[in-house]
Amino acid sequence: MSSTATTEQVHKALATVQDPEIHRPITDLGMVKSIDIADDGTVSVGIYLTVAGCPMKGRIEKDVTAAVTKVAGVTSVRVELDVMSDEQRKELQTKLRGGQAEKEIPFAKPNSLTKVFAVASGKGGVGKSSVTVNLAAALAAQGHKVGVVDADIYGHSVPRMLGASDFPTKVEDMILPPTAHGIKVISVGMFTQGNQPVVWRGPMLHRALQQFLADVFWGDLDVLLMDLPPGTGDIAISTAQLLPTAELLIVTTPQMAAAEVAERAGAITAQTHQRIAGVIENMSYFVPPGGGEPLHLFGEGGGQTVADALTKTLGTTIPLLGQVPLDTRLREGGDEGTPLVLSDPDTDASKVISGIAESLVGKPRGLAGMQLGISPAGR
Ligand SMILES: Nc1ncnc2c1ncn2[C@@H]1O[C@H](COP(=O)(O)OP(=O)(O)OP(=O)(O)O)[C@@H](O)[C@H]1O
Repeated sequence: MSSTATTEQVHKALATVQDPEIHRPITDLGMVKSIDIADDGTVSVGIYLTVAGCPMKGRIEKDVTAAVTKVAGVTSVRVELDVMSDEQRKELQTKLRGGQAEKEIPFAKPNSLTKVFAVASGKGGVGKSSVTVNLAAALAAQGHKVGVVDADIYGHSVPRMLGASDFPTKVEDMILPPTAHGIKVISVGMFTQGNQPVVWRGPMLHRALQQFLADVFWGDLDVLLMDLPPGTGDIAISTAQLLPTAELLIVTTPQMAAAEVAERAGAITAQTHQRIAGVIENMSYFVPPGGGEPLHLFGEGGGQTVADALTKTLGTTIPLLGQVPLDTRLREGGDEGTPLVLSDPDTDASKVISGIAESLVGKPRGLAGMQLGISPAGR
């Protein structure tokens, strides 16, 4: 004799089970995969977990069993767990967000034509932000559409260096970035009161970066530069996750102590599988006013050392893209909000930076030199 229990009754019973984290019936969340009722009253219920290794799986199993056991005619309950596919998980997220799909990061799409460079350094104070804004200005002057994300959460100085004093405008759920010298700029500093330090950590930093990239209306950019905080922290890892095709630019000084730290910042790409576009040595030398022999105030060779060491570690050629001299006007330009490459394009520092800008964007993005995200089995 077949069981008196029906699929409808079992489904109704399952509707009383809530996902312990989302607090909605599992039937609403697309978590019920299958219901099979055998003649002897054994009910097999297939359940999709949202993620593999879901910490709540024991609880879900127990609740499902308890609910279905109550249905008349059910003699025993078997719960078979499965895991949602990426597609199903996306559907669920959309549903939870009231039908709105998570905004995509335009630069992360495979057909994106925007070249993304993340500017990184080992130590603070090596001129990473100064190089970023001057590169951005040089690229804009060369006719490219350029955006800058100031992701240096702790030392955000890009808006000041570019003279971007306006705040972003919010239209619906879109953020319109202010523009300075034709460059679109967004910075964490634009979302904090006054000059308060930001004490966000891991997940919040990741969220902020995701927002900067997805919610900000960048339009069609040729190049996006990201000024990362010094070191190999959370933002560097988030960048790798959110924008796997972003290429790293490593800024260092000629000093060996700085070079060692820069090398570590670069070597992280062995794990994140990002490509390094090259090394930029800043504060390389100083030509005294009136001319004369260049003075190597911070030593010599740091940039080349980093490039050579990374070439060896990563097994792919990492070039030294240029050596930017010390120039007091470069600092003054930063303080005044007009990058030196714009106010004085013929000075040595400007010429080196403009040359680097040309070399970066002239190059088509290809697979050459790109590390593929594979590692030997068993590791
Ligand atoms: N080539 C240069 N010539 C003269 N001054 C420079 C040069 N590069 C940077 N500076 C100055 O050095 C200081 C540090 O530069 P900057 O803020 O760009 O470094 P940073 O690496 O971004 O630092 P942090 O990561 O701590 O924000 C600034 O005052 C800047 O104006």
